[in-house]
Amino acid sequence: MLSCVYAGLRLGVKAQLAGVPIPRNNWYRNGRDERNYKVTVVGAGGGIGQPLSLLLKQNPLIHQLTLHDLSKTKGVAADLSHICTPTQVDFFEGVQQQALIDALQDSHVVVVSAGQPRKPGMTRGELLSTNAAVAMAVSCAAGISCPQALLAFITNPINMLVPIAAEFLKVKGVYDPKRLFGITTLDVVRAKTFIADFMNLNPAMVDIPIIGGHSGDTILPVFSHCSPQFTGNEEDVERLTNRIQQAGNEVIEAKAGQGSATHSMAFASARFVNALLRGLNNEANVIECAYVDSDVTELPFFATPVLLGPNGIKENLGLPELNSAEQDALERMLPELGESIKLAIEFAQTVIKDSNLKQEQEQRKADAIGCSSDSTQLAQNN
Ligand SMILES: NC(=O)C1=CN([C@@H]2O[C@H](COP(=O)(O)OP(=O)(O)OC[C@H]3O[C@@H](n4cnc5c(N)ncnc54)[C@H](O)[C@@H]3O)[C@@H](O)[C@H]2O)C=CC1
Ligand SMILES: O=C([O-])CC(=O)C(=O)O
Repeated sequence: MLSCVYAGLRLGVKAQLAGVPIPRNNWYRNGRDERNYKVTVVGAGGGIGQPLSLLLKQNPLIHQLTLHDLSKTKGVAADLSHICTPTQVDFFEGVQQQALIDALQDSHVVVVSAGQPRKPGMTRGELLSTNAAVAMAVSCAAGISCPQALLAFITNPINMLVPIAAEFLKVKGVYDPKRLFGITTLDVVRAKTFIADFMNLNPAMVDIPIIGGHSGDTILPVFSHCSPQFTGNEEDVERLTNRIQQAGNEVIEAKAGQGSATHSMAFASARFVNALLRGLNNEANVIECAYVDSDVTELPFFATPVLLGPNGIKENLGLPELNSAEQDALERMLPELGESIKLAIEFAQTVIKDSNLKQEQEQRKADAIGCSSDSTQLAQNN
């Protein structure tokens, strides 16, 4: 530690002697002060959660990394806490909602990978019955512990869980459409990789917007906006589009019943969380594709490139101009995606109606207009 201090001071003196003014304590600021944010990973003991937490432990913007899962986070946290970066790690575990409420307390970003992955032959939609509970639990806990947090879902089915989370956040009275995200970055990461392979480039050089949602045909890579310009023909576009859309199955089949993509998703979600933090930090031009509350199509949720800022989404950059094949693909996907969103919202509203959450919402509305709880009850009875 002391040697670092001396090295920093020596560097400072050297730079000043060379006429380059560097602020006092610059080395310290770079090493510590930038770590301003608390990030909580829900599902941190899982296949994605563990490598994601490892990557986040190395993020210079995070001062507090909190791990939550039903079990296993004590061990993961002990393990990660030995890594020599300044990010502090703590953990919460257990099935009680209180453990989640405590974990989320004052988080700036909550990233959710809790829930079951697909097995071979399953669709993402088939995960709804098990994983909807995660969206509900996290949204309700966030409403209590960190209503201002940016909430980013990894858990499938993304196309449905994000609208479900929105419904529960609304009931809690804390829904801000600019702060809720479905992470579709893995589609972009895959597209960059497959296109770079085809064009013999470094994947870091490739960029391509991916719009729609996160399953099958709802994943639409916009090749006409690929940078650098895509050099293949129409058949190449069709083949690579199909590979990007089915890439989740490629991994599931290779893992033969042992889960779905984990390491690539950890990479993709760490990149997305970093983008959220850079936005919070007011960095300019932070743009990622994500599945968000949207009015760029007739559907209430849709993935497009979004500009990130200190309050989440600064601007939805909307649909890139599409060529006729892309426009056809968009029109083909809209009914499927629309149906998933509709089912998800109906599902959430049924759960809300059958629970005491509805009463809580009515009470909040009544409080807001100054009614007493007795009069609310009376109104409900009538
Ligand atoms: N958005 C995307 O691009 C991708 C999404 N996924 C999805 O991510 C999810 C997680 O995948 P894996 O990490 O491979 O699964 P996993 O089964 O390895 O880990 C899931 C973890 O969630 C925990 N968990 C379950 N219910 C919980 C709850 N209520 N509260 C806290 N923790 C809970 C489990 O204990 C487990 O540790 C799946 O739904 C999968 O389909 C996977 C890859 C890509
Ligand atoms: O395929 C799955 O179920 C996991 C996933 O979303 C992906 O790998 O894109």
